[in-house]
Amino acid sequence: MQQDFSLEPLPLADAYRIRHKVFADERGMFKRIGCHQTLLSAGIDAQVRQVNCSLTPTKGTVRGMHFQLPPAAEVKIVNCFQGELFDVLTDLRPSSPTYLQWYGERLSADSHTSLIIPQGFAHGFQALTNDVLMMYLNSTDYAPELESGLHPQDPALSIAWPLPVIGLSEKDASRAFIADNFTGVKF
Ligand SMILES: Cc1cn([C@H]2C[C@H](O)[C@@H](COP(=O)(O)OP(=O)(O)O[C@H]3O[C@@H](C)C(=O)[C@@H](O)[C@H]3O)O2)c(=O)[nH]c1=O
Repeated sequence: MQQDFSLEPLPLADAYRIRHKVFADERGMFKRIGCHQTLLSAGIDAQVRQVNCSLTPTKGTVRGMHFQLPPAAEVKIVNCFQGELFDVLTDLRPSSPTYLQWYGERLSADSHTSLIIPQGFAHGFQALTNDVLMMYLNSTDYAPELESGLHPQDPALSIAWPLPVIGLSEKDASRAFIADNFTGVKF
């Protein structure tokens, strides 16, 4: 493992936290956000094809729970560059020991951590402050025809969002709840 980038397993199978080493000096700081070689040596193929960013002006707003279906399933490295958010991932792989479990933790501009969202996971977050800047490193191209999602307030998931949920997009608010015919994401 390279000294400026360490991986810590999350409670969901194959998901990790990246702890960034911060090089601080009189000018400010430097940190490595992604590292293909380090991730590959840990068995994670997350070569970046897209870099995305979102700004969420209002505290309490939820975006999610989103994923892309195979063959456009993606690994996402997510981190927060301004403000604070509660980041959530849900394992949708039926063969996984953590199928349909969710996990959440806070990310902020000061946490110097990112989360690795594996393929076959849904992802979302809630802004805990105003003006949250979120950045994504994505391993796959955007494929709107393979875009899918779960309702962030699906009772089958019971995600404990820290604040009352506000500001859902029309697309997110209209997602159906998980039903008996839900088969997860198969590869
Ligand atoms: C995700 C995405 C959206 N778009 C467009 C579609 C739409 O017109 C506009 C806003 O898209 P959305 O409403 O999907 O934005 P948003 O709800 O912020 O979507 C994001 O949510 C979080 C939780 C994620 O995990 C991300 O991967 C992404 O799905 O941007 C792209 O052009 N490329 C992209 O990669």
